[in-house]
Amino acid sequence: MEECKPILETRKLCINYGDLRVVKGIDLQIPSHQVTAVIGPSGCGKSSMLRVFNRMNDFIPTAWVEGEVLFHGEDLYDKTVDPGLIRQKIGMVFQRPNPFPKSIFKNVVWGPKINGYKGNLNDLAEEALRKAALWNEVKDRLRDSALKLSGGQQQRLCIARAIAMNPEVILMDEPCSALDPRATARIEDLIQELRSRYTIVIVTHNMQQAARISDLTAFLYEGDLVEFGPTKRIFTQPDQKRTEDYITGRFG
Ligand SMILES: Nc1ncnc2c1ncn2[C@@H]1O[C@H](COP(=O)(O)OP(=O)(O)OP(=O)(O)O)[C@@H](O)[C@H]1O
Repeated sequence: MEECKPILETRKLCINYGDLRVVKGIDLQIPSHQVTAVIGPSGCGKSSMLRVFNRMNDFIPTAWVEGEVLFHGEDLYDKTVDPGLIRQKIGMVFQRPNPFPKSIFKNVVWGPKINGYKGNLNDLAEEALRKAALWNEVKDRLRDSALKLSGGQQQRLCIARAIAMNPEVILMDEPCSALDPRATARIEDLIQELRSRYTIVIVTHNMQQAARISDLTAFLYEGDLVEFGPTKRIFTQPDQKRTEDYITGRFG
């Protein structure tokens, strides 16, 4: 059955920085149109794993990958794959909002424009900003600098920027860690709205957040995938003692 196929999959994935192996043979299947949270103590390899999904590790000279990473069943690391194209289909939002020092409008349309987008840029900007739940707050000041926005608004702008590329997957690396509780709640609401259109993989340190917003949770520990399954089960009846110890705050 087509729908059951994972959109992203790792097979015996190892991630190394030089001689240091930080992800140690992970098999993971990420279904489409769900929110998958990746949790685990600091340094367990969450961000490294997230970055392999859109070839961001390519920018780290010492990083190298073994095993397979598949997107719709195709090897993301095949020599014929264009990493730029992959990053359009698999967008990323980072810990700290990182808008360009340009107008709100230019932030949203810049990527599509340099990629030869032929449609109407005004319509594209409005649609992406609406989907990112930012339109009402910025519609009268699209030419203002993005840097004038609050941190939470900047993060939603970064989400709009990713959405404007028409991605299938949005990777989020602790997207709320620099935000206050109110801005965090808005991003969490937004993630709920986006899940019907996109596949979302989110790294978070905040276990309440993982429990609130995700359908599936992967628990990583020292580079191993300890447990992966429906969030409800992971947080109420984990199979593994290490998972239970982590989610009950006994370590990490
Ligand atoms: N560019 C790099 N060069 C060398 N080692 C790195 C690099 N990036 C990460 N590491 C190491 O890889 C391991 C995993 O790091 P990673 O950032 O993936 O973990 P994490 O679980 O996301 O941590 P955190 O929650 O603190 O962000 C750590 O030991 C880290 O020091």
